[in-house]
Amino acid sequence: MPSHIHSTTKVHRIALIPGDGIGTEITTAAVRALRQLSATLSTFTLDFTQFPWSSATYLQEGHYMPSDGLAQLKKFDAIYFGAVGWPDVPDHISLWGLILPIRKTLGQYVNVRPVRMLDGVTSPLKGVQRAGDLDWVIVRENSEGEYSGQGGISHEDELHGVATEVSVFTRVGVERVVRFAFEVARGRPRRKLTMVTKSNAQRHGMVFWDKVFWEVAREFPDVETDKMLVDAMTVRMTLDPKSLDTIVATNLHADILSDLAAALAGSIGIAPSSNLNPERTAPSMFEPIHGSAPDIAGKGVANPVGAFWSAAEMVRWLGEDKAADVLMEAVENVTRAGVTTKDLGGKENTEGVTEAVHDIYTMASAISVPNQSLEGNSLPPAYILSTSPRLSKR
Ligand SMILES: NC(=O)C1=CN([C@@H]2O[C@H](COP(=O)(O)OP(=O)(O)OC[C@H]3O[C@@H](n4cnc5c(N)ncnc54)[C@H](O)[C@@H]3O)[C@@H](O)[C@H]2O)C=CC1
Ligand SMILES: CC(=O)C(=O)O
Ligand SMILES: [K+]
Ligand SMILES: [Mn+2]
Repeated sequence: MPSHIHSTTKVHRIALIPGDGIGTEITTAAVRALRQLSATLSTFTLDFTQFPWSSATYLQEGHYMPSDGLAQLKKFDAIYFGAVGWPDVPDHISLWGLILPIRKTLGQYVNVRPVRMLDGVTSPLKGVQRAGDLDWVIVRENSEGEYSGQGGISHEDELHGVATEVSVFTRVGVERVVRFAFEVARGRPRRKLTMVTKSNAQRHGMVFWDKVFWEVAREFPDVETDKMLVDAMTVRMTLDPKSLDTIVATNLHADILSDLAAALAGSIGIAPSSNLNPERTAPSMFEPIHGSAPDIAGKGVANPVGAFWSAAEMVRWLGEDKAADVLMEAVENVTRAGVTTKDLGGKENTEGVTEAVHDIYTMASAISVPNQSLEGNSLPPAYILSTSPRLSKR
């Protein structure tokens, strides 16, 4: 072994699934940023294995993943995912062929979606300018609810065709995500959790969801709680964003609210998502919240910020807190300097933003060396921010 490689350097094995459309573009950007990150810090290495599972694979071979695909993924420490879905395959086939089986089979029952105002980013909302004005963590139930897969279609081409899509709420399923959300809320300064529901119109599953929430709430007397019907929640998010902190919602509700949240914080292109297996019995999966964006795919203009933030969440989950902080510090210095893609009002492409993050790394390593001057750099000095909650590591 060469003497400069410390024998205890940790190696994290990462499965890469770029998928379709801009999923491949932002995964390339994220891998570049991650390689630069581990090279800058030299405290760990990332060993990437790429899987070509995509809609093109499906059209050629009849499947997204091979039959042992999930078994292959279980051997990794984490999964980095781009996006899946392309206009030549029905969207329910692509989702149920790749991402949903991974989430469900690998026990990734929570999907954590933080969103906040990054420095330099403009919100479409009046009065929302800095992190404190909009700083939320949406905890999405990721295994059941409206995406349980229960239901069916009968005699669909007949006049009396019928289809059902059954929402499933189990005590185990609700309790575990609610408890996780309380722990996230407890780990943040405001200790505040808002539960989203629709238990006025949906009188079984949602009423049960509420009941289990209030049961679990008794274990967390130090966390302030409130309840919002999902329709009114969209209004509160828009008109009173400061009043919210941690949010727990069902699979469908949080799917919708998190796209809205990202847009309110500047763009769908900035928001990350962590599909977590909290017990760590299988790898967790990290991806930006957005999809494959066929409308901009192939142009090299996708915003890579959500992909970088997801990469930061991944290394944090792997125990590399310093690396996560350094990466987010770099990203936020870049947004702060106005080096952004069109969706954020900037002029850069994916490559330009990725390059700018690379430049910050160079600066970040310079900062750690005493007496080295940063004068003459056009970008503002790096600073450390806590960009995401310390998720409970049980
Ligand atoms: N987790 C996943 O893999 C997801 C997959 N999908 C799939 O993606 C496909 C497209 O779905 P859409 O509804 O169009 O949602 P989308 O999130 O792909 O795109 C919605 C809009 O946001 C823009 N956008 C998204 N990401 C962006 C980025 N990084 N930078 C700049 N602009 C960005 C797109 O150009 C588009 O105008 C569908 O097949 C859908 O099923 C959708 C959401 C999540
Ligand atoms: C599929 C999708 O829209 C999501 O996971 O956010
Ligand atoms: K995605
Ligand atoms: Mn979504």
